[in-house]
Formats: sequence, structure tokens, C-alpha cells
Amino acid sequence: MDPLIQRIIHKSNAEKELVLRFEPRKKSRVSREGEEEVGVEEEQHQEDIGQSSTKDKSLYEMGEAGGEGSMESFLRWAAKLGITDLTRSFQSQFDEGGTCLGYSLTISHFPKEGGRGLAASRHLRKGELVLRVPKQALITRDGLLVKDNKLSFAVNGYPSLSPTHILAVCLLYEMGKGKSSFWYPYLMHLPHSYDILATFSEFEKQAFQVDDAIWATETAVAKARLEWKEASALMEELKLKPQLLTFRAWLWASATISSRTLHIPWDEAGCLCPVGDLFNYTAPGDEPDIFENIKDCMHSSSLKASSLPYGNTTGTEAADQCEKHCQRLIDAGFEEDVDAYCFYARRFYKKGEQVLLSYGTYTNLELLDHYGFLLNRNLNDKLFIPLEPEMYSSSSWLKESLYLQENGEPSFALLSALRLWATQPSQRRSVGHLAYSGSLLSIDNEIAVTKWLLKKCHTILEKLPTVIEEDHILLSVIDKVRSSPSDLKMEFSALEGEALSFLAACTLQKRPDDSGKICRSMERWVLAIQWRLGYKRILVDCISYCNERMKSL
Ligand SMILES: C[S@@+](CC[C@H](N)C(=O)[O-])C[C@H]1O[C@@H](n2cnc3c(N)ncnc32)[C@H](O)[C@@H]1O
Repeated sequence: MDPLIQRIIHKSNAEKELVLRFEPRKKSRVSREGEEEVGVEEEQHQEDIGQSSTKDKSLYEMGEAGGEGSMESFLRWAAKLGITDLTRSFQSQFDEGGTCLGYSLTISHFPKEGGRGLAASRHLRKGELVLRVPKQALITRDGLLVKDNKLSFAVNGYPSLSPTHILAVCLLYEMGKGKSSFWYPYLMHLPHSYDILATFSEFEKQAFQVDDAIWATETAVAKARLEWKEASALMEELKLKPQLLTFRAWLWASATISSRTLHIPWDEAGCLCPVGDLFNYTAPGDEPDIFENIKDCMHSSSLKASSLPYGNTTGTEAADQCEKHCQRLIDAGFEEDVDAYCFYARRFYKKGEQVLLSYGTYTNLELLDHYGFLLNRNLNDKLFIPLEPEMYSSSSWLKESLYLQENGEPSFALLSALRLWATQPSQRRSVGHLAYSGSLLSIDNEIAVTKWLLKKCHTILEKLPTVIEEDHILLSVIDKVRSSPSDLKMEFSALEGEALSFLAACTLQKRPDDSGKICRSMERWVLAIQWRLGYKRILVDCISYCNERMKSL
């Protein structure tokens, strides 16, 4: 058998095992067996990483995973720091010798929604406090610098480095300490690799097919390289291990910061928040009407405390919490009065459901850039179609407001700008107030605008190298290959173009540690195909919208 395929099969089996071993973690969070299972999983993971790349191996070796590295012991360590999912401030899970979760939340696995995440361990009311992480448990730039004279002395010599880059250096420096780092129990549970845009290879980048996305990827890679070079002198002065000085290590640190830090008012670099960074993402805007939210919240806060498993939150306390949260209308933030990061349920959650957090409003490309994932349906997605220069200049709308929405309809500003552009220049001034208020200017004008949009969408779609159906076929073949890697060559060879390019890229990379790389490359390839599918779907929806519009005019 081809050695390349052999290695991929090995990798794939290891991954299957990982998943199987992961399962019990959900149930055995507080059992000794669970602890052992997770310990085994860590070893398995170590082996995977060891095979996947030299850089990953090194980063992981710094972790020197051992028995005490289980998720169970991490959660006990977190409880010692005062991290808690209990609702009352004077309660401490540490005093009870327990882990920091179990009352409101539990760690679970959600294959389609972010993998490892937090599930409701009981029914949660909207607006309810579900997790509190005290300030001393937050990993901040200042906190790391204050505790290490050598680090802070060295950093002082590089005033031009931004706070975020300094935090990245501090993170790598902390990783270099291995077990002697105070944060070791947290660091060893960080992901070992990421799929943010800056990690995309040439092949993966081209798989986006669309100039905007290709350009965004090139920018992300170039920016990361530049930042790495800028920080290199400091890292060398700190005598980081050679494997921590590499670009891949830098990418790992930047991706950790980009995808996991939370906003804090005193440092623009943000903070890493143990346990709090296990919440997966949901887009804002998918929740019901704001007044409904408040009504629901007030209603749910009147639930009797006795209906809760521990019965230790009074109805008034819960109502207060909910009322406070409804006024804030955010689901997480640092709160000065309790000196802690506080997380609230953004809606009602049934026991076992994944509790999600909104990190902000992002398009799918932005999600890929910052977090390395995208949503199948993202209400905040946008498609910027190329416009004629005159379309920008004939109105005062900002460029960023001129796009197709996720449902294929033009944004308010785009429609208004197109209506003005389709008006005789001499008449634009007189109809401007109508266009800016969103009014239709005339039937002829509307037909011209709709026809232009229709043609534009068709042209863009025709210029793309593949159609939606081909992308779906490709995705299903990749899916098949993931579950049966021995078919990789056969399946991809049967397809043309892109699949063959993937095989060629794999062959180019062929080195003893390549199997992990190939699997991860396939994951990023899938992300790029999913992204371009979303892009094409918006164009197709816009065509339907235009056709309907034409019929109604
Ligand atoms: C703050 S972490 C959340 C916890 C993370 N799943 C973990 O295991 O550590 C953010 C990362 O989780 C993943 N993620 C979060 N929400 C997701 C979602 N809705 N779909 C897919 N991946 C998601 C992405 O990899 C993202 O970079």
C-alpha cells in the first residue's frame, strides 16, 4: 500500500479512537474512571501531535502531559482559583473539594457546533449567571509580566510591539516553562492547532475561488509573518526554545489569542479566561425580539428556587440577576463590582443543550479569519459584489454598507446606491431624499437596477471555476475519504482539477510526519469549499430575489 495512504489510515484510526475515548468524558466528569479515560486520551493526543508535525510535537512536549493533566484535575485546579458555576458569591466549590463545574454547566462534545463546549447541566433561565471567573484567574499581559522580572525587563526594551503581540510572546514564554508554569493545567488543554486564515496554505487559499477571500487570506498570512519577524528579536532575547521561535509556533500563539481572548477594559490585548473560553459561538441576531427577551426573562426569573436542583438561589436573587442582565443585554463581561468575568445564559437552555456565547457580529470570512470556523447559516454574512466606480461616487453611502445580505437581498444602502446610480446625474440631487429614505424612484429605475443586479450575479457565478453541485460532490467525496482514507487516491483521482491538485500538494509535502498535516489540510480545504458554497448560495438567492422583483414590477 502507498506509504502516504498508510500513514493517513493510521492517523485516521487514531482520531477515531480519540473520539471514542472522548465520549465517556461527558458522563464521567466526576468519576475516577472518567479521569483515567481522559488521561489516556491525552496520551493518544500526544501521539497524534507527535506524528503530525515537528512544531506541534514540540509545543506539546512542552506540556509534558501526564496523569494529572486530565480535564477533571483541570476543573479542580480552576475551582481552587475561585472559578465557579455556582450562582452565589460566597459559595465555593473548592471548599467542597469539587471541580468548578457541575451545578450549571458541564463539559461536553458537540461535533457540529464547535467540538468541546459547555452544556447546561440543568435547565437554565435566560439571563441567569452561569459562570464566574475571578480576576486572579484571568491570564493577562500585566499579570504575566508582573510575575516574571526577566520577562518584563525584556519586554520593556520593545515599546513598539503592540499589546497583542506582547501577549503572544508571553504565552509562548509561559509554554516554554512547561510544568513549572503556574498556568500549566490551563495551557495543556489549549488546542494544538488552528484553522484561522493565516494558517491556510497556497492550495487551501485558492480553494476559496473568490478574490475577496483569497486576498483576505494573503493579507492574514503576510500580517502574521510580519508580526512574527517583529517579535522575533524579543523572543530570541528571552531564549525561547528553538521550536517556540518558529513561524508555526507564532501562528499557534496568535491564533490562541485571536480565537480565545475576551475583552477587558484595561488591556486591548484582552485576557485568556480558563473555563470561560470553553463556550462555543452563536451569532447575535438569532435571538427573539428584544422586548420578548425582557418579558421572558422577567417571567422566568419568577420561577421558584425550589425548582432548582440545589435550591440555593432565591427567586428574588434570580430575578435581580435577570433584570440586571436584561438591562446589560450582553452575555459576558468583566464586572468591577464582583471583580470577575461573568457569563450569563443568553436564552433559556434545556438540560444537556449546548450553552453558547456571542463573541460578536461576524461574516463567515471574518469568523474564519479570527476563529477558524464558519457557520452553515450566518445571518450576519455579507457578499460584496464588485461595483462600478460611479456606483460608489453617485451616493454618499460607505463602501462597507454596499453588499448582498445573507438571504440574497441587497442591503438597504446598496439598493439605494443602485437606484441613484441608475438615475440621470442631473436628477440625482432632486430624488436623493427619496433614495436615501429607501423609496422606489420609478418603475423604470427599479427595472434597470434589478436587471443590473441579475446580470452581475450571473456573471460572477459563471466566472467561478465550479458550480454548487460540483462543490457538493467534492464535499461528499472528502467526507467519504475522511472515513475511509485508504480510498484517498482512488476517490480524488476519479475527480478532476481541484482534487488532483490536492493530491499533488500532498505528494509535494510527503515527509514522515505528513499524515496529520494532510488531514488538517483537508479540514481547511473543506472550510474553503463551505465558504464558497455560502457565497454562491447568496448569489443564487439574489437571482431568485431579482426574478421575483421583475415579476412584481
Ligand atoms: C473560545 S473557543 C471555544 C471552545 C473550543 N471549542 C475548545 O474546545 O476549546 C473558540 C473556538 O471554538 C471553535 N468554535 C466555537 N464556536 C463554534 C461553532 N459554532 N462552530 C464551529 N466551531 C466553533 C472554533 O475553533 C473557535 O476558534
